Amino acid sequence: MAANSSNGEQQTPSKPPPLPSPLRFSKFFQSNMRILVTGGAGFIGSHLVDKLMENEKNEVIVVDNYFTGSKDNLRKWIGHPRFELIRHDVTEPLLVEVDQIYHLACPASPIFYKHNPVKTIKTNVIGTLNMLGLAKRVGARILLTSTSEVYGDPLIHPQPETYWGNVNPIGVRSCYDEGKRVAETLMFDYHRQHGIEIRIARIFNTYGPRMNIDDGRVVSNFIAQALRGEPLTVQKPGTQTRSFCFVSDMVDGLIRLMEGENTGPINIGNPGEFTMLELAETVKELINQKVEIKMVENTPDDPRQRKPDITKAKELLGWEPKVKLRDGLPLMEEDFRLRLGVPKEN
Ligand SMILES: NC(=O)c1ccc[n+]([C@@H]2O[C@H](COP(=O)([O-])OP(=O)(O)OC[C@H]3O[C@@H](n4cnc5c(N)ncnc54)[C@H](O)[C@@H]3O)[C@@H](O)[C@H]2O)c1
Ligand SMILES: O=c1ccn([C@@H]2O[C@H](COP(=O)(O)OP(=O)(O)O[C@H]3OC[C@@H](O)[C@H](O)[C@H]3O)[C@@H](O)[C@H]2O)c(=O)[nH]1
Repeated sequence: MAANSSNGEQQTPSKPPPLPSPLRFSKFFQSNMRILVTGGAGFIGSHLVDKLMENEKNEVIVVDNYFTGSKDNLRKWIGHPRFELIRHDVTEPLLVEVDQIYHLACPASPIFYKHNPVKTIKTNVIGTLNMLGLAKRVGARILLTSTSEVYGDPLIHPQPETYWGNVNPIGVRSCYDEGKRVAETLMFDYHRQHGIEIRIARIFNTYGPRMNIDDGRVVSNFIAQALRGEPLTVQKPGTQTRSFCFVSDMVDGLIRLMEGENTGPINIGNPGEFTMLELAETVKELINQKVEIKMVENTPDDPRQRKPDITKAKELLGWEPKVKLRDGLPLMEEDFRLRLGVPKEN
């Protein structure tokens, strides 16, 4: 099937999509859609699984190596007849029969993706190749969660999908941003060469309940610090910006992209843009006015600005975010209070 890219171009594959596996028609358990979520034990993945499981016609298989994810995020589904959890590393081939693949497996926090950069590249490149090979064998549609980091330290602001980015190919972030760029390339090559049905989401900074408390990303850091009564660590200069999307909006956007007719890449994010100092002030005001804000050293190649142009998501998916930062932060605070055992003072 010819699908439209986010630029409106017709991306005609040279072959029709592969036929679905005959096994699909002889299943004992007759669900309408069998969906694989790689990285489904992680932050966004587990919220996506919750949403997919709400539909009684879906059967969901999660594969995860638990590097940054946890079974705990999926505890309510373990043992459910429409749910299956497999410990598996996507750098190894996987044999399952599925109709759709949401391919999320990859550490997302800079601290974790820089921890073993070679493994991060393998996850993005070999992992995506394996999932594309699976999609080809069984005729599944596959969605890749790419990232705003493909725009690097952007020279165009806000970032439209047509922007090719400003990425350092040999820096400490390259394992992730170049890894995702290759993953996008592989997706389009499999689409053009083998007729695979692809979807690419470029996700911008997402936050919400279930983020690892010591994940290292800025929103989880600031909320945990505010609740522990520790200084909020703003990395210099503090004027760098990010645009934060609440996780329920993100999941809604990903499902719309998967179900729609456009390959993408499509930016999915909230255009509300904040400096890190503004974010710290907001967390302080909402959660703990007694904490101080402390300026600390930054890491190399930190993008100075980031904001999605979501015109395409609006036009092609009928999607736009609903949850404002000031409404999303208290929802995350509630979850962090429970997990840290810090009750709210009246
Ligand atoms: N959260 C964001 O702000 C954001 C922004 C842009 C893109 N993304 C992308 O969205 C996806 C999910 O991000 P997240 O925030 O939920 O991160 P996360 O770290 O919470 O989840 C990633 C999951 O993938 C698993 N994983 C990692 N390597 C794996 C491997 N080799 N094999 C199998 N499983 C593996 C982890 O254990 C974890 O459960 C990632 O692909 C990330 O690059 C996230
Ligand atoms: O404690 C902190 C942590 C981070 N920061 C700053 O906050 C900003 C955001 O940093 P984060 O680590 O949360 O995330 P980044 O925006 O660098 O990367 C993120 O964006 C794109 C995704 O693909 C990545 O998965 C995600 O982690 C940076 O400017 C960083 O310097 C702080 O000021 N204090």
